[in-house]
Amino acid sequence: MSETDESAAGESPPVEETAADADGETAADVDEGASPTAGDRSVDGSSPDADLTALVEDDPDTHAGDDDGRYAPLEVEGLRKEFGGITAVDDVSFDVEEGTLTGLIGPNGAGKSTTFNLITGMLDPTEGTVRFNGEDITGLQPHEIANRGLARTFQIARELEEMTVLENMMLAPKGQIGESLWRSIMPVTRGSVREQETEQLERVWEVLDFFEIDHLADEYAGNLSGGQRKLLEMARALLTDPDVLLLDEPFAGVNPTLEKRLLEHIHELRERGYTFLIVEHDMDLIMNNCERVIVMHQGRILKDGTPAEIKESEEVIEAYLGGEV
Ligand SMILES: Nc1ncnc2c1ncn2[C@@H]1O[C@H](COP(=O)(O)OP(=O)(O)OP(=O)(O)O)[C@@H](O)[C@H]1O
Repeated sequence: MSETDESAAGESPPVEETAADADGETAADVDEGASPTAGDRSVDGSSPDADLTALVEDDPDTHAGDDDGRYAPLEVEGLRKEFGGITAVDDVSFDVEEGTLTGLIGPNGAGKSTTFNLITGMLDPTEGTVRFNGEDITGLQPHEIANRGLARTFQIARELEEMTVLENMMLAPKGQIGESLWRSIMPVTRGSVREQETEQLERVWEVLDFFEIDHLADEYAGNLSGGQRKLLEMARALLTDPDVLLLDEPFAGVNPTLEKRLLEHIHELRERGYTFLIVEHDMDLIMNNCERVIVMHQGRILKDGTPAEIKESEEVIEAYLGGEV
């Protein structure tokens, strides 16, 4: 999948990523107290982790915590996509089991992006179905799919670069403030708009805290480094409190320090019951972090198995050696 967002990182230099950044200390800290909304942050004194955990545990519709790991919220069957005379995706079937990290890899042109776009509603399949939590979601609009709890990361659009991190979070697209979030934070009461905004702000701070980018709240998104952008993209996606998160090259352009942090966050969310499907070029990252790997080649699934099985597969080695790795 081609990566274009990093080129749009803006003229201003990214906020420096240093060891200090991991401790939450950057130039952006200086301005933290100046945020008119920073004071609204404290809610009930509970930690963001506790709040995120509560979201996981309180919503019976999400992250049900099937210990056997056999429930598959996402099922793809017989997907096919033709562009004119080109078959980009051909008879692709797989499922993604709850609470797992599944990697989707393959050489250039294998059909990963197209599959990703078919699942998230950005493209309509020529044939085949996508089911989510038992419902046929084939052909639904992207926001309808997001609202059902199947979220994807979006690259920070150019116009959003001129807004702060906090504004980016508050202005997450409608489809990204999913119904599941509203269900979980306002199950029955219909509070005033102000109350809803307060609830949203609380949730935004929880998620920013979780990703350790709360100290960047007042920083312009355009000033963020590649890794910080990826954290913001994930934070925006998590606002929906999704069941399943589809990550599109989450490690592209990310330095090793933030890559490690990003991985820790993903693993922590996975342990809490969130499910991930990750499209990624970096084979080692996928092999070392996913329990299941799907390898695509020339539009088809070449191999679907554990990292150990993938590593031993002659056909996978052949496909990669023949490709541009
Ligand atoms: N809109 C399109 N029109 C025509 N052909 C397309 C279109 N999108 C993708 N393709 C073709 O479909 C095939 C699969 O492309 P796709 O981008 O899904 O692969 P990929 O595995 O994501 O590749 P990469 O890792 O290089 O981005 C390629 O041959 C590509 O040229």
